[in-house]
Amino acid sequence: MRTVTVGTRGSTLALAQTRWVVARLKEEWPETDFRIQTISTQGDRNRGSLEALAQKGNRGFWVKEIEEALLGSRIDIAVHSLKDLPTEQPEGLEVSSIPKRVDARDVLIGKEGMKRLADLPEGARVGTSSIRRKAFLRAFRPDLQVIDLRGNIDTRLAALGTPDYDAIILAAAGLIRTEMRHRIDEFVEPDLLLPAPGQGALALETRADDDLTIEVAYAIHDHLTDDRVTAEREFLAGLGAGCMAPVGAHATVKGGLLTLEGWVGAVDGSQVIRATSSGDPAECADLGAELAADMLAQGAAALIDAARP
Ligand SMILES: NCc1[nH]cc(CCC(=O)O)c1CC(=O)O
Repeated sequence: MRTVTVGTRGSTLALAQTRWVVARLKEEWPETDFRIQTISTQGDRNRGSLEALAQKGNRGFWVKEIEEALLGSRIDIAVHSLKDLPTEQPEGLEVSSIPKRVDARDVLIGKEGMKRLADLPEGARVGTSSIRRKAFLRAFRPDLQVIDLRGNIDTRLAALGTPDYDAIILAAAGLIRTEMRHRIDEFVEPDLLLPAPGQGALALETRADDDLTIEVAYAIHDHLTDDRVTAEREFLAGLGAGCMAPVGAHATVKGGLLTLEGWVGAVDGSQVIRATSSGDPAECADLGAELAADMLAQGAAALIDAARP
């Protein structure tokens, strides 16, 4: 029996999504033995100094050690949240499969009477760790107090049990994958708040020359998800931005037409730029690049630069 070792971070979410991937792979390859190997990353060890490390130009805080394990053949497939994975892969590695996206949206969870974003009272304290969500909240509801909230899903949900936060915003996908969908109070629609590029999707990364494993991984590839997230990530790359930028993007495909919406905001909420491009899904990468060029022409670079840590 062939053995494929699948590597991931050890957080509840990382393990839940990796178990899901392995179950899907096992359906396609019942004769193959899949093993899960957890790997600790800088992001797991240094939560407090995220900014400091990002400043040093660290490649993907959450992915470096996992990619080293891949390159060293200690694992064969790495499972990442696509939104945390930098848009370029290192020499020798590639994203060889993108499974079907769960839900791209952000959600709100609040205390009693704080269960809808539009109904939050003046001064309500909203917790989030993301620059994109902070920029959006400051633009949309300057009267709210946006309070920093880092940590894994459990930590963030626990914060709601303290007096410091009235509501929190996080990704639907993380809650759905960890069987906490019932905690969601409101799905925030993308026409209001655009999710992070790639949010809700996973990426299976392999060695670029490992044809056998690539074939295994590709069995759970989803073309529609790939077209959508490719448009979103090319947009992000075209802006010269990464996962810690005040950038949102969301692509949908309807009636054979891919529509990509993009958003860039000032961290203080003083300005937002939003634009759309649409066309043939086969041109998804170009649509992302075009939208980035359009938004750079409208001044997006200044907003992204101002938000760099
Ligand atoms: N940056 C942390 C992170 N990376 C992926 C997810 C959620 C799952 C996903 O978007 O696929 C989260 C948590 C969050 O943003 O609430």
